[in-house]
Amino acid sequence: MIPVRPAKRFQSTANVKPERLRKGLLKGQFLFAPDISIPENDVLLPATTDNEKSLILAKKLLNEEILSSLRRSKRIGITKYKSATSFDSFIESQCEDGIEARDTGTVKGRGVFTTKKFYRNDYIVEYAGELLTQNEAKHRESVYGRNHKIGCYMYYFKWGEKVFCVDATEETNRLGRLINHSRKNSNCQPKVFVIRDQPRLVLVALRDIEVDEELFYDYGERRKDIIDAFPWLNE
Ligand SMILES: C[S@@+](CC[C@H](N)C(=O)[O-])C[C@H]1O[C@@H](n2cnc3c(N)ncnc32)[C@H](O)[C@@H]1O
Repeated sequence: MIPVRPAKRFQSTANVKPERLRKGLLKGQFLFAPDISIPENDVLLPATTDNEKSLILAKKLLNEEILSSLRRSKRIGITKYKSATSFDSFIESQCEDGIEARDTGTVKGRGVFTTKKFYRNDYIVEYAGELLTQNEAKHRESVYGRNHKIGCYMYYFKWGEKVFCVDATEETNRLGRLINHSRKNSNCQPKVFVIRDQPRLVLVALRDIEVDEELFYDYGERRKDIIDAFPWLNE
């Protein structure tokens, strides 16, 4: 793995209308909530990966009180994929075979690239971090929001009737947290698997992926004001 550096933080918030932002925050869609359709029998998953910009925006627009009220590699085929238990060993062994972090040399900072071929519906990597309840995540947000040096790796998702968050903010050697966004050219997507009654987020190949491709998934942000402020979300 080569040395890599983190992405630059979000910049402009000028085009974001306060009312839209406030509404979005209070609805609980703090940021980048992927609108990913879930095949029947999958556990679920509209989720969030990155709330960094929202924190910046929120700091401008909301006071702390409001803010606080509110962050292998063996190929396995489709048949195996249909059984969630087939991913359990990958998840539990923290399998990250066939991928590595690289500096993209762009504003995106680090990204994750394949070093082997993946097939459609393959397990790629877990979006690993600390599982938080919504309230715990909100508290975490307010703490992180006070430090602009902290990047944003909070991934919100709905499981059953509740919202959870995987907080991957801490710099670890896990790679799921470094996968960048693409709406139009995503080649993987997050899904929830349950192990011992705990939801785990896994990135699964949307199509066959060749060696040396960068991995992308759709962060799912669709709010116009946010996309206007961060146009790369539309790419
Ligand atoms: C979950 S992190 C991904 C890893 C990150 N690139 C890094 O170096 O740590 C999400 C951040 O990466 C950057 N990013 C992700 N996808 C991007 C894209 N398509 N264009 C520009 N920046 C992107 C943004 O700064 C975003 O806040």
